[in-house]
Amino acid sequence: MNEQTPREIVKELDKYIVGQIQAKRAVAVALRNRWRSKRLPESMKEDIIPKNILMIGSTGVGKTEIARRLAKLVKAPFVKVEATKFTEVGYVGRDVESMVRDLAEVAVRMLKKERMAAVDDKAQELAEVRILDYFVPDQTTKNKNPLAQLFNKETADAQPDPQQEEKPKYQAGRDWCKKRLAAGDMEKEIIEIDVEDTAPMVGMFAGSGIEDMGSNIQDMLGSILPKKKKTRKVTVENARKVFIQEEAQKLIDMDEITTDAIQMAENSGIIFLDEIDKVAGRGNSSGPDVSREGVQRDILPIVEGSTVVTKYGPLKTDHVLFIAAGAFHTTKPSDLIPELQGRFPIRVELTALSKDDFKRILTEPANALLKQYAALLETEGLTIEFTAEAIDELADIACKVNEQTENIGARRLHTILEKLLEDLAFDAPELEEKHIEIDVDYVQSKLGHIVVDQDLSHFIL
Ligand SMILES: Nc1ncnc2c1ncn2[C@@H]1O[C@H](COP(=O)(O)OP(=O)(O)OP(=O)(O)O)[C@@H](O)[C@H]1O
Repeated sequence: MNEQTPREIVKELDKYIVGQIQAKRAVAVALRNRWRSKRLPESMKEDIIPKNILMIGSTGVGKTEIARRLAKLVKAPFVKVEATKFTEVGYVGRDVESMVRDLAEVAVRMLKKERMAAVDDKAQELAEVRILDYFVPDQTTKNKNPLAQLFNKETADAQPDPQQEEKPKYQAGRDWCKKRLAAGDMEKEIIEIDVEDTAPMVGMFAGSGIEDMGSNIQDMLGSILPKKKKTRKVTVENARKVFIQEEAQKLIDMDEITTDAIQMAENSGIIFLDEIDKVAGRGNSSGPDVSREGVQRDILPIVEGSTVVTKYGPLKTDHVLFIAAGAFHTTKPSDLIPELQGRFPIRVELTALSKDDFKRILTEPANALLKQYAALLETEGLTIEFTAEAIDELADIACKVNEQTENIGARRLHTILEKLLEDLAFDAPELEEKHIEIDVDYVQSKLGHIVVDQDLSHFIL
């Protein structure tokens, strides 16, 4: 369980997200509340309803980013789903539970990765032995049944094993091979290995229209049917990768992982429900409104706390943190059905981003956009540097284009930078110049004509 205080969490989030202090505080408190409720006596715990968050703000102002960063920070399994997905034809009334199954999937994958990393050293060692065995088989254990080995062990002290005499010869070969492998001299040599033959049934269920079914059945059958093997010729380098994977797989306990993962999803999982404003609406009218209310009614039990069957076992959603988000341009939170409103009592408004915010987003966060582009070009030996005036100009352009066309928030910075650096990205490998300063003139020369032409802006920026 995460021990960080709200203040510490906000401080961490500050490293990545500019402004939006209310939203950051809200998610930090929600997280801390889970920690607090765990410390209460059982009788009281039951009566405390976990409080979920509703984020209100236009597109591209950092709603998803805050939730995603939070999850990463506290190593919580995280899924993002669009509420509108469930209004599509044929979706109403079914499968809102898929978001919980996805959460289970993410949790299992996370834990598996973590546990595999923990046994990586051992797996590498074992993989190396398997490669060595391919070239110079270990003759001390080969072709002996365990009983014979046991017997030999007991009598070994009294009578020396006749094979002992031969040992040095092949052992010398093994040592030599080991050295060459360690030195990386054999990486390109071809060896034959057995690999699992996967994906025989994918086609069978394709186009069934029921997205999860095919893979579920395949998973089920996959664990019952024996795995087909086929022999492949690969380089030592690639064989090692396969062996490490296989050995790590043998070293971890998948049953334990699934049990722990379900528990982790239940206690710290975060589900981000985007575009909730698009399913707001009630009433008896026909058409989309009915399905909107339908979707809300489907979502409700999951948010209220229910048990969803996943392929890893039942998952209780009582303590999963739900963060709903939407722009609410044409609807209001009060257009949601009352039960759902009650489940999202924490409301935070995210502010529209100003020119100043854009400047900060470009430069301040860890791995800020300008740093990303500079690092990418640096791999070609090209360093770029933005003058303060150029950064100001870029932020200004982002604001203007957002006003003129559609306000897509900080996402505008991505499209603008992409256009700005388009030519440099193409030419970088051949450029004579190794350092380029990007000043206002450069920005103007690349973007000026597009910004003044609204039609062009619509298409290019
Ligand atoms: N306040 C911010 N600070 C830093 N980066 C931001 C901020 N707001 C947005 N961004 C960047 O803009 C991009 C889009 O942001 P995000 O995905 O959070 O949008 P959103 O508000 O969730 O919108 P939508 O509801 O359309 O998904 C991300 O790459 C994010 O890094």
